[in-house]
Amino acid sequence: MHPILKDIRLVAFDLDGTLVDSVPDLAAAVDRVLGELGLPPAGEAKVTAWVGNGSFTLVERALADALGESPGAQALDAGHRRFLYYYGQDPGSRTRLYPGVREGLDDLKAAGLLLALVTNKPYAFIEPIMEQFGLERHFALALGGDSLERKKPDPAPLLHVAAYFDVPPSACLMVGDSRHDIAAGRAAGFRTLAVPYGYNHGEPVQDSRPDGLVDSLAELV
Ligand SMILES: O=C(O)COP(=O)(O)O
Ligand SMILES: [Mg+2]
Repeated sequence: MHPILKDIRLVAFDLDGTLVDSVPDLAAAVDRVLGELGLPPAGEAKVTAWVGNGSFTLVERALADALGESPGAQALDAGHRRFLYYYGQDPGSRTRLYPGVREGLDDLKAAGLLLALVTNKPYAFIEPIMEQFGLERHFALALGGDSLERKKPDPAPLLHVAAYFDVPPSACLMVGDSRHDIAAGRAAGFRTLAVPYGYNHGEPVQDSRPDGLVDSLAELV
């Protein structure tokens, strides 16, 4: 067992940038929205820096970048709806599990730990993506960015998961790729573990001072 797991009973995972490299499909949907508006595509590099605060903020950042000014409320709302439509049509064909994810999840589950998913991605996309990798059964509970009033970096979804399973936050670990995961975990009283290979607005996630860092989830057990 990795030392960060000592006395831990529940592990909450971020999804985008932690379990799956989902930017190719996110960028494809963003670029279809932009194309429909006659705007140039953003491409994967920009989208990588914009992921992390949920789909609405992703579309807001994409429209602001393409227009050179913040989009009006109506244009933003319409753009977001179109994004949900396009992403929903194809949320996973270019999405890949990161190396070590399957081994890490299998081992943690076999070790008897409770596993949960806490992502800022809209809830509707969690199941199709996890099913495509046969991982939907690994998680006892999944929350999306639209499941509760507040999302990461707010601690609310993490506190919800801990309370749901009646596990004290001090016996919970948050694993993520971005400062929002580390901030939410810390605010919830969880231990925090970062992976350096995901999306963190172009900055090293180590700057958020997680309690631990692993290059691959296979290092956990
Ligand atoms: O959809 C996003 O913006 C990020 O999702 P995540 O919380 O799984 O990284
Ligand atoms: Mg993430």
